[in-house]
Amino acid sequence: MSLKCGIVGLPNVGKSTLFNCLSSAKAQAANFPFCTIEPNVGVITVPDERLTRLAEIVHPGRIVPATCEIVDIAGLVKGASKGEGLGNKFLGNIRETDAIIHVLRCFDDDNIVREGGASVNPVEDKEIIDTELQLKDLETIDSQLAKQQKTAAAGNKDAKVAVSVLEAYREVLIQGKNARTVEFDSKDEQKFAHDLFLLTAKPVLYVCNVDESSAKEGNEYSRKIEEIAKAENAEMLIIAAKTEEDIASLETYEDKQMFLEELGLEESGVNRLIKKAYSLLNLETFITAGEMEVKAWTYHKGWKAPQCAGVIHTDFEKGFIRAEVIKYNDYIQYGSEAAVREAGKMGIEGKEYVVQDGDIMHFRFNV
Ligand SMILES: Nc1ncnc2c1ncn2[C@@H]1O[C@H](COP(=O)(O)OP(=O)(O)OP(=O)(O)O)[C@@H](O)[C@H]1O
Ligand SMILES: [Mg+2]
Repeated sequence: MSLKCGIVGLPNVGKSTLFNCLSSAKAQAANFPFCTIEPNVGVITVPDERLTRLAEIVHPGRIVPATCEIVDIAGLVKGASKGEGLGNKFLGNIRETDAIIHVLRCFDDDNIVREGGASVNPVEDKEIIDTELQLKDLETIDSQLAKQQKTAAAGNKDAKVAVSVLEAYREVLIQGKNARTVEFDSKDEQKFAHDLFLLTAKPVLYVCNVDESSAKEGNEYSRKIEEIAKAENAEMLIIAAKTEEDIASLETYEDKQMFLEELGLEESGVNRLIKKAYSLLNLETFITAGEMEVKAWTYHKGWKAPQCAGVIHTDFEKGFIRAEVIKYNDYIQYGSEAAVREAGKMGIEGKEYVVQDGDIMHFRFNV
């Protein structure tokens, strides 16, 4: 299970710049609109210092962090859903992502043109993008609604579920609201809703791309977005993407930390973004630690031990007997698995155990 995020925004707002500091697969970022034509897909590793500290104890053959896939697409413009610009073609590329990263230009620079030539206005930018995504969703809905209505009228139960979902979505979308504002009670509705892969139903993280001097506190632009995000119950993050790109190009960890400190930041934008994306999607990490590898595994918050075992292998879930669980802090404190055992700190857990973030898991199973 790997997290997938799609980056959206108007042209020239810094999407590729952000992508570049996230990903090792470098996208071309430049000062002209539609610089990105083909979507860039990058795989980034999820930063987790717990892995490093465990590796110092276990000395494994390798460390395997969790990964996250990021898709950088062409800038969207007004009319994108109707085929204007280049973005429309690529909306499909973000259809199957788990979350949307919506980049907003919150920096002044006369040399970098804003789409349409007007002055910087992230609030308006956000509305333009929202509208295009909503129109695209309406298109998805309208391509199915009439047919489902017909089938439902003939008494088909599944089609009735489909119609109730499609109509509920349609109603909010034509009011200019996002599909994510709708919630469904029944499992059947939730399933059908999920499988529509509507763009505005995905969780969103707003990234305010600010100038270097606003990296810590944000600026007037980002404060406006902050208000809107709050009202929407959405998450937002302030990142000086251009500066972060410079930081990412530095060789050593120490140099990077020094640069961050100068900006008044404790953690790079990449780290903050990934952490936010994880919490946004209710994802957590459990760890397996052995001689061969120390490895991070992603699971959904609230999952029980057998389900988490299934992330590693379906046989682990099917033949689940029990899990031996060490809390991260105990592992570090006692310094070895044996010492943890001796201290009586290893948990022997059954099928009902709810796995916690950072748990070091060892599954017992038979096939
Ligand atoms: N925070 C920032 N401050 C100043 N300049 C920035 C900042 N972020 C990005 N830029 C600059 O803005 C320009 C556009 O950036 P970028 O190519 O990343 O945009 P984009 O959103 O990917 O555009 P497109 O949709 O055309 O692909 C680049 O010259 C980049 O260096
Ligand atoms: Mg780009």
